[in-house]
Amino acid sequence: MVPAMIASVETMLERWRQHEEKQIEVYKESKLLTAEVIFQTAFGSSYLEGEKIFDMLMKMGMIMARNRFKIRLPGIGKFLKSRDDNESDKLEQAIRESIIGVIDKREEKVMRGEENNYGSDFLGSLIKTNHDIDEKNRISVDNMVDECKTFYLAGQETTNGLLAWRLLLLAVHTDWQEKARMEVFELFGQQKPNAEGSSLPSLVLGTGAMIITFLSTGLCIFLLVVLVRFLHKVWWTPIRIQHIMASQGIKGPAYRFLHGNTKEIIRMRDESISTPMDFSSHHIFARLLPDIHAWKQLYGRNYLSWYGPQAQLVVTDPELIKEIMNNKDGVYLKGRLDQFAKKLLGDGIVLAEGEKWSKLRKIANHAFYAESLKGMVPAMIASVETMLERWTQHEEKEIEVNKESKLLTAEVISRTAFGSSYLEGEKIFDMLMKMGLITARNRFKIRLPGSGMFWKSCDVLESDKIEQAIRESILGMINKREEKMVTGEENNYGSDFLGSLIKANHDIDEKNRISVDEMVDECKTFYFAGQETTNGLLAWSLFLLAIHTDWQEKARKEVFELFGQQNPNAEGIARLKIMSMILNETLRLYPPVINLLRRVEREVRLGKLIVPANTHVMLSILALHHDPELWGKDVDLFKPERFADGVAKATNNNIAGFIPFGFGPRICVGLNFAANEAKIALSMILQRYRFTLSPDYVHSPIQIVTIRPKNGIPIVFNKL
Ligand code: HEM
Repeated sequence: MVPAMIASVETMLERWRQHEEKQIEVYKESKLLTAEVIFQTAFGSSYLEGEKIFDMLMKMGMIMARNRFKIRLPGIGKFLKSRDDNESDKLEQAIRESIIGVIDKREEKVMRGEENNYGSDFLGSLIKTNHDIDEKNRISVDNMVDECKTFYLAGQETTNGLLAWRLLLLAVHTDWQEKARMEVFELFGQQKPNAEGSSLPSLVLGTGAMIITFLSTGLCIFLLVVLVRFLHKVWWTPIRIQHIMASQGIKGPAYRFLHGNTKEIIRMRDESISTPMDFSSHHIFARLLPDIHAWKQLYGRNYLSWYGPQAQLVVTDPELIKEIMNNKDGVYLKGRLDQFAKKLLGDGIVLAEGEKWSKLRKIANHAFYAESLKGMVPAMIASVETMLERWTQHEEKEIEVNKESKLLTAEVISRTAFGSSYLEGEKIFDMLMKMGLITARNRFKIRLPGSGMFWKSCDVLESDKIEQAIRESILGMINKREEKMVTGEENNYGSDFLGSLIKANHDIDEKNRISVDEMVDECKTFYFAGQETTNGLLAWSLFLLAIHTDWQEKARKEVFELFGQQNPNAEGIARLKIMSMILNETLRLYPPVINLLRRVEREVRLGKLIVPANTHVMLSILALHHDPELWGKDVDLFKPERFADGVAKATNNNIAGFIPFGFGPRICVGLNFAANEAKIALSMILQRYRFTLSPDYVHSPIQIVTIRPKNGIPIVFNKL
C-alpha cells in the first residue's frame, strides 16, 4: 500500500504548491488525504469516485451526533417521524445503493473478463467471501455493505485526527519539528519514504511514543467500529424497521432503547403463571403467551414486537404462515438461537441451512421414516412393557404420569436411535434437562452485544461446563460403538440413527461426510427433541383422557377392536382413527412447541407487506391453535370430533392453521416416530387400565422450552 499512500500525499502536496507562504487549513487537507488513501488502498478507487458515499456518511455522522442523547429519553417513538429520522432512512438507502454500485462495478469486470479475480484489496476480499462456496465462510450482501461503511468511516475519520493533531503539535514545537526533519533526511534523504524506513525504530519519536501512537490509533479505530456497529444494531436498524412496518399499517408496542418489551413480557408472564388455572376450558394461550394474547387483541393478527433491539414480526395469520414456511428462496432462515439454546440443541439439523441441512436431513429421514419405523415397534413395545411392569406396584393408587412419560420417552429414543437403554443415556438426559432449565430462565435476559467477551454470568459458566460434559459423554458412546467394529465384535456401525451418523462420519465422499462436532450436535438434538416433545404429547393426552372419560371409552373400544388383548402391531397402529383424533386435539390444545422463529435474510414481500432484512418473524403455533376465527367459539374445549374428517376439514382448509410439527420442508423429522410411540403407549395403557385425574392435581402449564405441567399430572389407574 506504500506506493498508493505516497501517490495520495503527492496529490495533496501538488495542491499545496498554490498556497506556499500562505495559510493552509491542515485539518481539511488531512481529511481529503486520509479519504483518498482509504479509497485507493481498500476500495481501489479515487476519493472522487467515493466522495458521494463519504459525504453521505459524514451527514449520517452529523445526524447521529445531534441525536446522540435523544435516544435515551422515554417516548422515543415520538422521534419516529422526525426529519432526522426520515433523512437518515434516505441516506442509508442511498449509501447502500452507492456501495452496491461500487461492488457491481468490480464484479462486472470479472464477468466481462476484464479482470480474472475480484482484486486483492479489502473490497476484493469481501466480494470473494460473498461468493465463497462454503456457507460457513460466506457473508451476505448486507454484511458487505456494512463492512464497507465501517471501513470507509473508520479508516478515514480516525487517521485524519491523528495526522492533523500531529501537524499542529509540530507547528507549535518547532524544536521537535527539526528533530523529526533530521530523522527523515537521515533515513530517506530526498527520496520518497519506503516501507523499511518508515518501520525503523525512530530516534525522534522513540519506541515508547511509537507504541503509544500505534495503540491509540488502533484503539480509536476499534472503538469507532464498535460504536458504529452498536448504534447500527440498537438504533438505526430497529428504528428503521419500526418506521417501515408502521408505514404499512403494522402496529405494535413502541421500541424502547435496548430492552424492548421484555420487561413487560416477563411481568405479564410471571403474573399469569403464579396463579393455578381452571381446566374446564383449556385456555392456555392467554396464560402462556399473555403478551401475544393481549397485543393481538390490541394491534391485530400480525404486529411488531421487540426482543431487546431485535424486531420481531409476530405472525398468527395462517395464510402468511404458509407463505413463510413454504418459501424456497432461502429468505426465511432459521432464527439464531441464543447461546444457551445453542448449547442445548447444538449447531445441527435444527439450525442448519443449505447443503449442510440437506446432508443432515437425509441421514435423519433415513433413520426415522416408514420402513425404519416399522422396525422400531418391538423396541417401543418393550419399553412400554417395562413401564407397565413398574405400574403394577401402584395399581389403584396415584401415578405421576409426566414423570413416567419422561422415563418412557427417554427409554424409547435411547433404544431406537442410540441402541442403548435409558440408564446408559441417563447422564446425558439429566445434563440436557439442566441446560433446558438454564435456557428457559435466561430467555428474556437481554445482553449488550459483545459483553460476553468481558464478563460471564454463573449461568454462562455452568452451561459451558455442562456443554463440555455432554460432549464427552456422547463421544464416549460413539467411541464404544466404533470400538466394537474395530475389535470385530460387530461387522458394521449399526442400522439405527447413531450407526448412520458414524457411517456418515467415515464416508469416503467428502460431500456426504459429517464431522465429529456435527455428530455430537445431532445426538444432542435427537436425544432432546426425540424425548422432550413426545413426553409432552403423551402426558397431556393422558391428562385429557383422564378428564374426558367418554373419549377414553371410545379410544379403548377402538384399541380392543383392532388388537384385542394383543400388543399393537404396525398395520393396526396406522388404522387407529379415534386415537389420531385425540392426539391431534391434544396437540392443538397443548402443542409442545409453541413458537417457530425465522430470520429475514433480505427484504421480502410477505402477503401485501414488505418485510425489511434483519427482521425476525415469530410464528405463534399456540395463537393459531387457539384462534376462535379458525376453530370457532368452542376453541378452548377438548373436542376430538373436530378432526373426524381430517385436518383440512377441521381447519376449514387453512392447512397452516394446525402445525404442531411445523410445516413445509422443515417439518418435524420425528413426526411419525412420535405419533407411533404415543399410539403404542396409549393403546397398551387403555388395554389394562381405566383412569381418572387425581383430586390433588393443580393445573399450571408452564413453558420450559416445551409446555410442561408445573405440578406434574397425578392420575389414578384402576385395573380393567
Ligand atoms: C410430539 C412430538 C413432537 C413435536 C410436537 C415436534 C415439533 C416440531 C416442530 C414444530 C418442528 C419444526 C421446527 C421449525 O420449523 O422451526 C420440529 C422439527 C424437528 N423435530 Fe420435532 N417434534 C416432535 C417430535 C420429534 C421427535 C420424536 C424427533 C426425533 C426423533 C424430532 C426431531 C426433530 C428435528 C430433527 C427437527 C428439525 C427438522 C429440520 O429442521 O429439518 N421431533 N419438531
